[in-house]
Amino acid sequence: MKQAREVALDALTACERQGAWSDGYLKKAIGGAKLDGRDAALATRLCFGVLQNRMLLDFYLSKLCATPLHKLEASIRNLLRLGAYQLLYLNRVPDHAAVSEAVSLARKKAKNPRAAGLVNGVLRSLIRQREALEPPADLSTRYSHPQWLVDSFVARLGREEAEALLAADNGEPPTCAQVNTLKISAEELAAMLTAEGVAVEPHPWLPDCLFLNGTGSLEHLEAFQKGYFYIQDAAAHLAVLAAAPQPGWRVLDACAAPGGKSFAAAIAMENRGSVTSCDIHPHKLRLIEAGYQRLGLDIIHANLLDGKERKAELLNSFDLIIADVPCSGLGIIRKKPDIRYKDPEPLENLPRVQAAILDNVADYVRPGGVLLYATCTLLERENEGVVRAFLDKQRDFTLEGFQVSGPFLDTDTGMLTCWPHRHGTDGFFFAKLRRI
Ligand SMILES: C[S@@+](CC[C@H](N)C(=O)[O-])C[C@H]1O[C@@H](n2cnc3c(N)ncnc32)[C@H](O)[C@@H]1O
Repeated sequence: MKQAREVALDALTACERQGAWSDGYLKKAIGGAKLDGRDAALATRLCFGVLQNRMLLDFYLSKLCATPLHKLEASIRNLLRLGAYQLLYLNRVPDHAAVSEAVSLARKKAKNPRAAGLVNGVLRSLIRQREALEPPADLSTRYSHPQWLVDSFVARLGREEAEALLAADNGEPPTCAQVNTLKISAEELAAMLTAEGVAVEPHPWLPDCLFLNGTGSLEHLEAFQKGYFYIQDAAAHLAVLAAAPQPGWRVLDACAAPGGKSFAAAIAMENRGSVTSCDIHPHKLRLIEAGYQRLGLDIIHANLLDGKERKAELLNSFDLIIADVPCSGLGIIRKKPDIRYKDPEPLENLPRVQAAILDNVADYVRPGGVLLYATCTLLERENEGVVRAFLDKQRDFTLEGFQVSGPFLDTDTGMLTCWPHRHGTDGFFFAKLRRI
């Protein structure tokens, strides 16, 4: 049976070779290897830690390894990164354990019989030279973000603040539980989770939201099974609160899977009215269904729909349309650390897709109704750029300011960006538009 380090190594190699997503691959691999809670947490930390620091680790390793890293077998390259990450960042792992486990994995994984010796030599040199290592001055290598993304953050925030964002991107995101207030209060849920051994803290500024620690697998918690909460970042929840859905409203969530915004809307509506939760992928509708059934939100119905395709029967019929469009995801690097390494070229077409969905679903809003546009990215061209282009064309919509709890000063413009380094949230953007 595989141990934590081998699971992490296989996930890193799969990400590099097959373009797999680390979080999805890890979840399956952890289940397949039947790792217990502690080992599952170690495998995740090792895999995410390497991805968060991959460029920096390569910078150090390339000074110690005679063979260029790109010429090594993928599993050996990742084994060196895994070993170096433990030696440089994980105080709780003794040096000898990090090295000896890497060497025995090299024997198991490598085609080249000399690989184990190479791994042993490089990691031992790293231990000897660790104290003298100088981090590189350039932000891209230092924080392991590609140069194009660093340039975009620096252009927007300046070097100092961009550096704070890059550091926050490499932090560990909190597990953020939204309370299903139709079933339980935040205080009662906190007491129940504490009794189940979970460390619980109220969110600093979002009501009915709890930070959880030490949950193990959520599915095993009684409070989860009973539908007392669901997982959603504070910023994503805030977007729905800004739209202020009311009991009895007709809501269409155009890009809904796995369903977080629909759940937030149905809870705010006290489970009265209707929420039509659409997605273009049939298999994702199952996620929405499983979620609303668990939470007991029976005003939600899942529907297969392409948000770009015009449906005459939907025109002018909804009080609120949520357009949480597909995006580059560069606001959730904390949760998907490998997203930064994906090819940026296909991302350039996203504003066109986003605009096509927004333009189309806007016509489903009744006069006087609300259109909420949202993304989990921090690129202006997918955020303010799409909204401005939309407003240039659609003269019967206007941005509308809103009031939400939290440390936000600029909500009267109707557009808000939440930032990991400023607000402790995912990077998230939303705009509230009113149809005149
Ligand atoms: C950002 S995610 C939505 C997250 C969701 N709103 C939530 O809060 O849990 C975007 C979703 O849009 C779906 N999608 C992509 N293109 C679409 C289209 N043309 N029409 C409808 N859904 C689409 C994707 O399958 C994905 O589930």
